[in-house]
Amino acid sequence: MPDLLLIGGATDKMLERMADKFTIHKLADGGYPADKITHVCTNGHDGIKPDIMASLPNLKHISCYGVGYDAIDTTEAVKRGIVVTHTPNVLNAEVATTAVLLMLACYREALRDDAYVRSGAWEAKGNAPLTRSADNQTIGILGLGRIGQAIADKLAPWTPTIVYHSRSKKDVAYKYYDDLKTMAVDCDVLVCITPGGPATNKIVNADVLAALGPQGTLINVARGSVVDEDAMIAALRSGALGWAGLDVFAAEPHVPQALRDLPNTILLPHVGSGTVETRAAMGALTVDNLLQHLSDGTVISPVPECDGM
Ligand SMILES: NC(=O)C1=CN([C@@H]2O[C@H](COP(=O)(O)OP(=O)(O)OC[C@H]3O[C@@H](n4cnc5c(N)ncnc54)[C@H](O)[C@@H]3O)[C@@H](O)[C@H]2O)C=CC1
Ligand SMILES: O=CC(=O)O
Repeated sequence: MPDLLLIGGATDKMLERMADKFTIHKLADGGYPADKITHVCTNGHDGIKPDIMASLPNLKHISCYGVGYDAIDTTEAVKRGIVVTHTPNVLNAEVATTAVLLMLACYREALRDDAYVRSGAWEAKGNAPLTRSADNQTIGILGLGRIGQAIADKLAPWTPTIVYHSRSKKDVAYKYYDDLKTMAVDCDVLVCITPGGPATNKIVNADVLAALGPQGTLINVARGSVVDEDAMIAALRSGALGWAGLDVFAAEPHVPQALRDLPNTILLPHVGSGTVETRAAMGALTVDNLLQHLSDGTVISPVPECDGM
């Protein structure tokens, strides 16, 4: 059987299906037969380190259990004729739910009020302070791609005005801004859902956060690298930015203590797609790509850089 290197975790179902066709070597277990590895299964967070990729001379396919692939060097992969696949679309609705959840939790102060009940403050002090309505807000989507559109769709019951900033104008009815800071001035909420990597590194900087303002809410379900984390902490501390709902961080799983101490944040441990149902769909596509590549050399969902290889 061909040899597969598993980087990071996989569900039992994925392991069962992969073990049927491959000899699996887990990176976490230590040594692997570098010359024999033809396939890698990894995830968007771990990707594949350059030294590991360089150590695999016969690598043909990297299957990523996730849609974001900024931790995989696709330029090097293409140069070496290695096809990279990922899991687009099957997680759109789930990640959109996470973004909406974070936004609503910020607006309605869900954690503060939960603590109010648990601590006995309700009984001792009376009714909790009022919160803000999430209805009729202007919501700027940074990165109106597959998930960005799903977020816009899922927000419809709150009757928002959706606007967006992406690399290019799209054929949609929402207002397009070619400048992120200008969009932030006009928004109540900024939702980040671009890919990570050099092109988006810290594009949400101190100026953009200041433009979003003291009544503004930042939602980041993209990558921690998209937001200048230090600038965000400073803005949340000073009140220059109102609230932040975050699923992703600059150096996961580390989350700065300063961020954990702030009352105006909701913090999730990168669980945008983390439900049993959605991970099952992502796992199925991850393994389907591997098995199809093994059987006829083609794949179902290549990353754009590898399309047509
Ligand atoms: N929090 C989580 O668990 C998850 C996070 N993600 C993140 O969401 C990202 C987006 O996923 P999809 O919607 O499937 O990708 P997509 O490729 O369909 O959409 C990305 C959008 O970002 C825009 N974009 C790219 N570079 C940009 C730039 N420099 N400035 C402005 N806009 C830019 C593109 O034009 C496109 O509209 C993933 O790459 C991943 O980083 C995805 C799934 C789960
Ligand atoms: O962050 C998760 C992904 O699928 O990308």
